[in-house]
Amino acid sequence: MSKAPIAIIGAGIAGLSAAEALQTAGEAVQLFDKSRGPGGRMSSKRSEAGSLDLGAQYFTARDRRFSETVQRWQAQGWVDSWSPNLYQARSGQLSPSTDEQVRWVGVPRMSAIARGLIGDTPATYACRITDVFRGEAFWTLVDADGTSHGPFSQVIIALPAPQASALLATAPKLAAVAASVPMEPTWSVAVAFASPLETRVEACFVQDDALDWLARHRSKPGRDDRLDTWVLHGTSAWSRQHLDLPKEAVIEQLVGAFAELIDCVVPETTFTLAHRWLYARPAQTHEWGALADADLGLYACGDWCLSGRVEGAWLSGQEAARRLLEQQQR
Ligand SMILES: Cc1cc2nc3c(=O)[nH]c(=O)nc-3n(C[C@H](O)[C@H](O)[C@H](O)COP(=O)(O)OP(=O)(O)OC[C@H]3O[C@@H](n4cnc5c(N)ncnc54)[C@H](O)[C@@H]3O)c2cc1C
Ligand SMILES: NC(=O)C1=CC=CN([C@@H]2O[C@H](COP(=O)(O)OP(=O)(O)OC[C@H]3O[C@@H](n4cnc5c(N)ncnc54)[C@H](OP(=O)(O)O)[C@@H]3O)[C@@H](O)[C@H]2O)C1
Repeated sequence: MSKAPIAIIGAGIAGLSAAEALQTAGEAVQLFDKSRGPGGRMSSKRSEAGSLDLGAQYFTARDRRFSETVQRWQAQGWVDSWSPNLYQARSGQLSPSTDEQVRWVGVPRMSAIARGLIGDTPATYACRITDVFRGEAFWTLVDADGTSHGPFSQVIIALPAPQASALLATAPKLAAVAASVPMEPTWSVAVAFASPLETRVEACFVQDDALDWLARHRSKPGRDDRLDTWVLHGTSAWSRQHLDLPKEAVIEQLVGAFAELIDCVVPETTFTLAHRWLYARPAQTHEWGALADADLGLYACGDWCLSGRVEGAWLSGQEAARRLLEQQQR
């Protein structure tokens, strides 16, 4: 009889990283995600202004293993470096803030990385897992429609901490650790103009009440440049305070803050879009790597186990896979 596969809940970069490491080691995996495709916070949204990166804007690679992986992604044509005219804004004052940091983006959109990584890995989308339980030898997952999936030999939960905690009931200690990680929201707005704004700014780290970051979409490699589209992110504090504000009001406030900040005339917008990320980033970084109850065969990973960045999420997926494989060899 063939061995039961390993279930991975969450097809963001952490779940995909774990899936790749396990498949490379010869294990069979099955991914589940509540969205219509992979990528999670690294996905891109199709819109009338083209495909937009509303979540992760770019990523850096400081760990050697991740750097080597990103080089491989570049060779496969999934990523390229992005060197925008970088600015900072402090107390409403814009100033150039060029640096030597290499920043990477998916091409032609951020979701290209997840699309590349998933390959032909078995994945079930639009499937929100609501329960994870273990019988005598195997694991079963139950989704929001009441459908059961299984049997599975082990389970990796690769979700933001509050969502992971809800599925970790079988391992109360892991559930408590995940429950102890608050995650901050981010309101993300895309705004497009029919003719290009007369500014050199292509990206800006902002220290403001409302705005945290802005990026000019067309400055990234491979993007559609028919419109001059900008992505604006609210700060964690502002996003938390305005969590339930209607999207139109969020757009009005963030585009207003952008118009005050940018050093040029801002004309009528031709397109706007708002997206609320409820669990955008962990409030603090951790050094857990991944969480494991190896005897049970239950693991948790995600950006919140490390740095709250793309690199941290990828490394956490690797660590969950490493611990699972280590336990199998015992
Ligand atoms: C607005 C924003 C800007 C960011 N900017 C940057 C940046 O510039 N640089 C950087 O390095 N990082 C950035 N990040 C952070 C980065 O995107 C994350 O650290 C990383 O993508 C997290 O990956 P993950 O796999 O841990 O989680 P996720 O990407 O959140 O993946 C979790 C997956 O689980 C799925 N899911 C959730 N619950 C269930 C369930 N019950 N059943 C099934 N599936 C479920 C979700 O649909 C999702 O696909 C940003 C994040 C946001 C939101
Ligand atoms: N909005 C969200 O929900 C986010 C969730 C998770 C991460 N987010 C942002 O991702 C960026 C990733 O950080 P990192 O990979 O470390 O990138 P860096 O470019 O190194 O930026 C880190 C941090 O440093 C400041 N900074 C870096 N370069 C400059 C520069 N040239 N000029 C001014 N400041 C710079 C900046 O911090 P501030 O506090 O100064 O705004 C960067 O944020 C990172 O941008 C996360 O915010 C978003």
